[in-house]
Amino acid sequence: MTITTPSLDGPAPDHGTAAHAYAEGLRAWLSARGLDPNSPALLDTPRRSLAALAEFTIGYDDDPAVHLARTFPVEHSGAPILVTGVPFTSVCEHHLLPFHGTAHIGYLPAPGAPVAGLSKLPRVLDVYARRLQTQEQLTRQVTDALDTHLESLGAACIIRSEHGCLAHRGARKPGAVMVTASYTGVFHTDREARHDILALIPLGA
Ligand SMILES: Nc1nc2c(ncn2[C@@H]2O[C@H](COP(=O)(O)OP(=O)(O)OP(=O)(O)O)[C@@H](O)[C@H]2O)c(=O)[nH]1
Ligand SMILES: [Zn+2]
Repeated sequence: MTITTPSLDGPAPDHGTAAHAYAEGLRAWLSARGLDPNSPALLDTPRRSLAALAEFTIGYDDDPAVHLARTFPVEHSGAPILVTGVPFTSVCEHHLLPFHGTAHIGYLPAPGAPVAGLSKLPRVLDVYARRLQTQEQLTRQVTDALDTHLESLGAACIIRSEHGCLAHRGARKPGAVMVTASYTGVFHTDREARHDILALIPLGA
């Protein structure tokens, strides 16, 4: 089989052309694997597979700035604001297999600064989770977005997740959990501030 690498200088293939090539490639692979791509069970599989990939990567069409533009003048205590246990699904960029878990996301608004709506932190998570990812990058992108778009003194994101590529193939370690953290601003520089925000996360979450 000849694999042609798209030229970096040439025009990007449009989605219709790429979708057709993907479907044809998958059909060819099914045939090579001894399966019948025209069987009723597999006929629609290339289309479904591509639709799933499109859904997994919809975050490239979204922007955290849009979600964090709407803020509210709330009197706050000067303590961090945190959403814990936010479920998410993402896709590892190495194998295109899902990883899923929970995130704890928080920030410390500057004194007198408006705050983001509660739902916006999970929305920012999804903007990045719905892209091809590594967990480290996802964790960092969430705190960077909060720093960039909110008047915050610091942000924190802790993610625990199970990777399909680790659980179901390769090393095959179902139940193994990857834990990543990103701390910016005061949570990066001040041990006590980091301790305070971590203390708000329920034990074992
Ligand atoms: N650091 C990090 N690694 C990841 C993440 N998702 C998947 N990986 C790892 O990416 C690596 C890719 O390694 P390769 O040796 O190129 O691929 P592979 O032969 O399929 O590796 P195995 O998974 O060990 O079979 C693997 O070790 C995965 O566990 C992630 O979010 N962060
Ligand atoms: Zn992977």
